[in-house]
Amino acid sequence: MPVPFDRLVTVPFRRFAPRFARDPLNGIELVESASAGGDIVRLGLGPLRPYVLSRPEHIEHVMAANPGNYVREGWLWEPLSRLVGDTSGSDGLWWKKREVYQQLVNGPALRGFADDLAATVVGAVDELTDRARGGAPINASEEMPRIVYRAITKVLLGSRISIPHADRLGDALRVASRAMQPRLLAPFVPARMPWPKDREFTRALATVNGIAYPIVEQAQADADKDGSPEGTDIVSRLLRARTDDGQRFTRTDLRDGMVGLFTAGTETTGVAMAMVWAVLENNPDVAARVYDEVGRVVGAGPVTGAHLPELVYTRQVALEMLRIYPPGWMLPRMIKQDDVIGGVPVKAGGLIVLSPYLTHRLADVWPDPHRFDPDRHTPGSTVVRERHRYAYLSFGAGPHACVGRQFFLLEAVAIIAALVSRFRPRLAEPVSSKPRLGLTLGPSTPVRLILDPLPASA
Ligand code: HEM
Repeated sequence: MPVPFDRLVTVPFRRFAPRFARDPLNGIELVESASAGGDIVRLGLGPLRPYVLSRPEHIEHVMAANPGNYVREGWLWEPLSRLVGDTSGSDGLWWKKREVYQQLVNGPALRGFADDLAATVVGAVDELTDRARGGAPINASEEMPRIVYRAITKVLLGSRISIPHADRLGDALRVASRAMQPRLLAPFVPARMPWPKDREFTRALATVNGIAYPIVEQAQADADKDGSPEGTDIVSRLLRARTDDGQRFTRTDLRDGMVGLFTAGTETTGVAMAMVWAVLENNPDVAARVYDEVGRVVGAGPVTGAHLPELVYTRQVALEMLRIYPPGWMLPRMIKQDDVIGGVPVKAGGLIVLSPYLTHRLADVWPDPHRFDPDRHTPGSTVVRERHRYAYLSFGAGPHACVGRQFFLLEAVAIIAALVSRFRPRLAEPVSSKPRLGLTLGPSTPVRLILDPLPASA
């Protein structure tokens, strides 16, 4: 039954703002009930009064049919651009960077480094073994991001960064992302006005720059000495790239390109890989199928790149995880010119918020939406073929869609398989199924895991 789209529901400031400020999830749940299955919601949030969209038809309109009218400026993007440089794409440089990113983390290049990725993950899991000995719980909320930094650093930066520096860079990016949260909760506060955690953010930014600029400068110096850099890492690729009018990227562009890719690829993946263990514990039937698949494909291990494409069900688990808990739970866009979405007029200068979190909970799009069911993603199945193209929004859509989707799936499967081929992870204490919403969506409390060794690796 199609739902009528031409309705606008308004949630006033006094109802929304206090709940959102206290607990963003609580605010979003209010929107979920107000939107009653997909109406456009106008939020009372100070002068901004954003429109919240969740229906796939509306997402398609904004992200794919008319993306030039909905730009990445303002809320979220302003504080984020202090960390990663311009994200709007308005100066054209972003598109060149995106092209370079795609060459690095997609297609043939991706297949080329699957073995390296798997070996790095296995090495990082080995390090966990000592910490988990004798049943001591490990903090997956800290350890999973660390594994992710290692994997992404190895593949994206190769030998340009040492492991201790990669760990420090990852930690600083995490602190910077968390320090942005108060600004996200108060989008009407101008950037020039001091706000809580600004100092923490500035300190973390200084650490990021203290690591990133020397890497870029060294790469530039090597290139000046040896001509065009041969490396396949992100800095070498950006150094070789030329803009459409033949210009090289500046030192700042190179820094932004490297930090931007690292940021996009780590925070999202880190929280997802912490959350997955809570989800598996709460869904023992799913966990049993994952154990079975990993046992059949990988055996006692170690996991290699060749195993990863065969772990089809484990990949579906990763996709379903991101449906229920999409780390990028809101994607804001600024409206350039007046438009009409689903019969609702929207004004230039206004703010649109697309919410994968809400889209993934629409019952007519995702039947029984709260049920964790990886079979929703079975390749080639009728449900997948018949689903609206813009129903699954975890990786965004349109010209700014995530370039790291395939990379993430490879990495997530490698991490799950590396752990499950050696251990039966279980939670040291329960983790709420209600997530925490910040810059990304993640577990509301630290996920502490006990790693019971399987007999072969005991
Ligand atoms: C759980 C894993 C991930 C999730 C949920 C995720 C989600 C997203 C989303 C929703 C967007 C679109 C943002 C928008 O439309 O405004 C995006 C963009 C992006 N992602 Fe991911 N991502 C993930 C992993 C990765 C990884 C591993 C990489 C890199 C290796 C990566 C690199 C990027 C980049 C560079 C963009 C910007 C694309 C552009 O603006 O043109 N992501 N991601």
